[in-house]
Amino acid sequence: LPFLLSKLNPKAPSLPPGPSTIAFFAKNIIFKKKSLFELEQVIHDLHKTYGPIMSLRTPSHPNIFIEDREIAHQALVQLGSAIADRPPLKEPMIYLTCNGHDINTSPHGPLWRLLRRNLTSEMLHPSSVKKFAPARSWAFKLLVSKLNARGGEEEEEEEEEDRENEVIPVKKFSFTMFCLLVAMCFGQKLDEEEIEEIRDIQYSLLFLFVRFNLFAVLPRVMKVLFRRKWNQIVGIRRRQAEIFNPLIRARKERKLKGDKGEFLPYCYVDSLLDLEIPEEGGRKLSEDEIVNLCHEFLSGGTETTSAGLEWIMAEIVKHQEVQRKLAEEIERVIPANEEIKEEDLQKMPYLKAVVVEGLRRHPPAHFILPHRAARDVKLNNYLIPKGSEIHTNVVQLGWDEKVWEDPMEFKPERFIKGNGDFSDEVVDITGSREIKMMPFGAGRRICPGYGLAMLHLEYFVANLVRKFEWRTAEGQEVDLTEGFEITTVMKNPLRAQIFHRGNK
Ligand code: HEM
Repeated sequence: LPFLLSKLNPKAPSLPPGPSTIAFFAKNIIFKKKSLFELEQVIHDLHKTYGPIMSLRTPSHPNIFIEDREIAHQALVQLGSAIADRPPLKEPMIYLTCNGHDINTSPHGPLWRLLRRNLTSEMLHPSSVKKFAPARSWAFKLLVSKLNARGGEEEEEEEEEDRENEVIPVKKFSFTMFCLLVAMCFGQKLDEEEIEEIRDIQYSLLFLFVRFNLFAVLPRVMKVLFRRKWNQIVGIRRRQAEIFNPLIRARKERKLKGDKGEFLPYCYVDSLLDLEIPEEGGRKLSEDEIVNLCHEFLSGGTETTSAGLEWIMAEIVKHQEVQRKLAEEIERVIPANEEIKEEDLQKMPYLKAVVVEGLRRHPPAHFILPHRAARDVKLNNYLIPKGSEIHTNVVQLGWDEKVWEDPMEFKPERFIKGNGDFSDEVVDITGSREIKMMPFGAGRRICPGYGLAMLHLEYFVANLVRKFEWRTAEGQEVDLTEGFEITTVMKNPLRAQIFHRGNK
């Protein structure tokens, strides 16, 4: 209706301009079957014709694309709850998320607030995050043993890592990050085979999500056409529950017995077991809901952080002067032979600059998750009708030449003040004052794990640089070409030579 009214009254705000839907789908999806990654480039090119905010109508709703930091700030921060909803769920997501009983798919409302507050104020509260220090230390030791290993279980990689001191660390980064998150989730140090199985299930579900998202335009037809795939999803989720449920029950029993636990005294499952939903008569979460929330925790925090870590280490290998400065800073702050702990990281402004610059130059998510307009709103003088889906670009905002000098260069120094401190004036990574870059999104739906992600990135980068000297693999240049998996990754994974720094 608002759209029709805007057509009748020429003075009323109208939808942002955009290409013809039929031409767009025919050209890019029906005939060329472009991947999500290729579509991102198509959208970027279309912005050059239609401007920083454009629309593309699909039968059920208009899609709004934003590629401008001021408009993004208006939409995500200034308009508050108006654009903080998520698109309605379709199968198989309805089944998999227990009908939106998780943080990222639930509508902007009391349940979302409850689950999100539990993650940010209970689980990821600084006092809880401190309790996970043994898990971080264990995960780092595991990573070191994997980096040191030659020949053995990871055949594919090991075969390629035949030259002395050479490593292709990407899978080791992602496995380590996964082990750490599994420990934080279930409070236990599981053995590697068990973690591998959990990870395989997690990946299978994530890849199926991506495929189903692509075909979400006609969900009912797709559900019939892809019946076998749908059944496959149901089977995988069942297996996931078979593995997670005993871990959840073990935590419940431990709590009943008042057992403190040897490894971690607290974990995500503990916080979920305590939760009650006031809007549903104060009931507790069901086991399926807890399984789903654990799934979300593991998938939200693994591939994003490990992709970020690989990009940052790649830039460190490429820019040896950055590595030198970082190693000097670490040496100044921490006495030799001591492990770098969380509290030490705050004394390392250059480390923070390296991590933030890495996230600006290589944000693991090129778009934030789709938002939905909860009511009609005016955005940059255009009408955004209720129900529109808003897609905001992350990567182009961080590469904006109007904000960043030489945006494609990796220059951590841009965040360092004359006195050597990290400059919060250059960037507010949460985007609440203004958006200059937003690897974690901005506003109400900003990534609730951003503090943890920053901690993990700083912790692993600092410890990796302290433990090893990283150099380019012989006869190779670091190739920064992007590829797309669940996040934006290095198309040609980092290959580097590593040398122990003395006995530190
Ligand atoms: C470098 C690492 C990470 C990056 C780049 C990242 C990025 C993002 C982005 C761009 C969003 C979408 C925001 C929006 O839709 O407006 C998001 C949402 C989310 N992230 Fe992260 N994230 C990271 C790590 C984590 C971690 C460690 C966790 C949890 C342990 C996590 C959990 C979530 C959840 C639950 C949401 C949904 C929030 C909501 O809908 O309210 N993320 N993240």
